[in-house]
Amino acid sequence: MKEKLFGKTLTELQQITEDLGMPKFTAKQMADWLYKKEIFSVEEMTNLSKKSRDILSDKFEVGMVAPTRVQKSTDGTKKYLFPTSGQKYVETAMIPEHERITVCVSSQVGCKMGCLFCFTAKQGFQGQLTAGEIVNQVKSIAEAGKVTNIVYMGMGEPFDNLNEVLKSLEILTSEWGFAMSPRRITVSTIGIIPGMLTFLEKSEAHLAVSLHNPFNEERQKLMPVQVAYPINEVVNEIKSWDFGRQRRVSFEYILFEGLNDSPQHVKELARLLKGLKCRINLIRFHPVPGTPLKSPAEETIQRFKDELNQKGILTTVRASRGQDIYAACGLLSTKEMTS
Ligand SMILES: C[S@@+](CC[C@H](N)C(=O)[O-])C[C@H]1O[C@@H](n2cnc3c(N)ncnc32)[C@H](O)[C@@H]1O
Ligand code: SF4
Repeated sequence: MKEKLFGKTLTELQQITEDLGMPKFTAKQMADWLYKKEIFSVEEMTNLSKKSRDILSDKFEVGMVAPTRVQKSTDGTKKYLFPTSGQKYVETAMIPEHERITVCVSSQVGCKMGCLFCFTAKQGFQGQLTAGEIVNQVKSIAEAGKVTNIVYMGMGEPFDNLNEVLKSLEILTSEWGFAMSPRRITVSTIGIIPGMLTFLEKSEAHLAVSLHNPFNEERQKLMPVQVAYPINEVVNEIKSWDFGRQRRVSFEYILFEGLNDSPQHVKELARLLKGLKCRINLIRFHPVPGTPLKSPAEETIQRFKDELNQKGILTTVRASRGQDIYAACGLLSTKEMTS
C-alpha cells in the first residue's frame, strides 16, 4: 500500500524530496497542491517534473478520503461519516451560523476517558486518528474552502492523541498549509495536564476545558479523569500561563438537573476561576440512552447563567445544534457500525 502525502508537514515533505533525490523546492510545491488546491492524484501536481511525479507516485499517493455518508439536520447542521485507515469510522459535524461555518472535528475513534454523559464514551476506545485524517475532515466536506472556524470537539480526547493533533494544527495554521488563523481554532479537553501544557507551548489556538463540576467528588463521579488530573490543578496550571491578549481560555459546563445546577455550584465555580480572564459556555445536556442524567428546566439554565455573570464571569449558553441527526455535542458515535 502507498503512503499518504496528505497530512505531512512541510518538514516531512522536505525529507521525502531529499530521500527520493528530488529538487528541494518541490516540497513547497507539493504542500501547495495538497493544502491550497484540490487534487486527488500525484499526476495532477503539474508543476513538478514528469520524472519527479513518477518517482513520487511509485511510493506515495495523495490520500484524501471522501465521506461515505452525509446527514442534514433541519437547522442546516450536517454530519459527515469518514472511514479511517484502521477500517473504522469517525463523525464530523458542520455547523452553519450566519457568516460562520464551523467544523467540529474528531481526534480519535471513540474515547478512553469514560465520561458518564458522553455517547462517544459508550463506544470505548478504538484507535487514534492521524494528522491527515483530522485535516481531511476539513478538506473533504462540501463546505471546504468556506470553513471559518474549527473546534476539536468531536469524538475523542485531543490530548490523548497529542502528536497527531499538534501536527494537524501545524498544517491548518502554517503559511504553507491552510494558513488559518489559530484564533479561529479551539481545542477542547477534559484537562489532561501534560498534554495541555505542551499544547499551550506549541500552538496558539484557543483552549476550552470541560469543567462540568467544581467539586472534587462530584466531578469524579461524572469524569473518571478527575482522579488523575483534578480540576483545581488544571485551573492552577492555566492561571500560571500567560495567554497574551488574543488567546482565549473557556470552560464548558453541561448542566445536569439536581447535580451541578445549585447556587453552591455557582459560588464554588466563582471561587475556582477567581482572577482568571475566561468565559464559561453552558451546554444543554443532550440525552444519551442508558443514563439517568437529565437537563434542568430552561429557567434554571438562565438563572445559573445570570448568577455567574453577576459574579463577574462572562457566561453564555451554547445553542444546541443538529440534535435531530445526533450531531450535537457529545452525541457523535459510530458504535452501531463498529461493534
Ligand atoms: C465530545 S467532547 C470532545 C472534546 C474533549 N474530549 C472534551 O471532553 O472536552 C466535546 C464537548 O462535548 C461535551 N459533551 C459530551 N457529552 C455531551 C452530552 N451528552 N451533551 C452535551 N455535551 C456533551 C463534552 O463535555 C465536551 O465539552
Ligand atoms: S466528553 Fe470528551 S473526554 Fe469525555 S468521553 Fe466524551 S470525548 Fe471523551
